[in-house]
Amino acid sequence: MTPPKRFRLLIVDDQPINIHALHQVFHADHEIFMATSGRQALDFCLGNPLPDLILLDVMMPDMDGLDVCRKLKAEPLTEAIPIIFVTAQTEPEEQTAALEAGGVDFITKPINPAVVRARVRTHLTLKMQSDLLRAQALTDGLTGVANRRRFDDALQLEWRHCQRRRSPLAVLMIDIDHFKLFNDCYGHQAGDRCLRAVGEALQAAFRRPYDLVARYGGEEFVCLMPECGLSDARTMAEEAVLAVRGLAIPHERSPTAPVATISAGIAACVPGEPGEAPEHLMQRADAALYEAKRQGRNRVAV
Ligand SMILES: Nc1nc2c(ncn2[C@@H]2O[C@H](COP(=O)(O)OP(=O)(O)OP(=O)(O)O)[C@@H](O)[C@H]2O)c(=O)[nH]1
Repeated sequence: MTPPKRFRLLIVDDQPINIHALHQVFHADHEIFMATSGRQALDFCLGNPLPDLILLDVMMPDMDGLDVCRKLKAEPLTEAIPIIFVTAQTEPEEQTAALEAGGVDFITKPINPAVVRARVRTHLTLKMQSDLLRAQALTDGLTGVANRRRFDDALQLEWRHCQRRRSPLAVLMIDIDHFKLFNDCYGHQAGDRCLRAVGEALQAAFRRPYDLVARYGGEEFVCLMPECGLSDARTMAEEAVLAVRGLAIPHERSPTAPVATISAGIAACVPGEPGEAPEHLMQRADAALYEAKRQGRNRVAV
């Protein structure tokens, strides 16, 4: 597989002349970013779209490259970025230390442009392949929305983020109404098409960048909404109920409506407040969904 044209490469070195040498090798093919200290490199990764690969000097005054690498590997957000050490050290112990810190490779200074280019190309190709596999492992095969595993990971992550920021986190549990009757009436393949259409409608309804729609299992979907309190979540859920109804997918045997509908249960909390835990939030959303069903379906309940 040949990597597509332009990747984002971050070059980290305290000596501008070394940055310049690498810039010369890559600037025509890739988008180049530069940092002259470990701190700058970490800040870049936190404040910008992530680089696809980092070329990292080992010896730097404020924080050495090994420390920078360990920090990036310890963060879930940055752990998958391949880091190639660029080092003047050729001792086996130093090279081993670089690999043990989490580097994928090292190249020695002074750099040989052909060697650097070949190694970077290899690691970008591997990165592309592993990104693809990771994306597939976290996507629901039928509907194309996130799968349960991705949702579970995101819930833990967003719980911690909202806890740090003392901001609310909302969860919606969503279930297609009388879906057994739908399958019985129109067949399983039509049921699958209905699931895909509902997945797409939900994805379109929850469009803030941090909202995550996932298939929770069977005919159940879930939506995670960071920085969102109960009343905003309710508004969004009501829009989603209308959006699915607006798809106008015929469901002639539904006692609720002549078209496919959904019910949604909402729960929200500020993570970190006494007695709160991700499992409790999910249980409350599930109980609210049960309540929406009990009240007649095609609606939202809290
Ligand atoms: N076509 C299709 N059907 C599925 C899939 N996963 C689960 N189902 C069906 O979804 C139906 C869920 O039925 P129930 O849990 O009884 O609930 P319901 O009929 O939706 O009724 P309420 O939830 O009470 O409104 C079952 O018939 C499952 O076979 C799937 O991937 N494709």
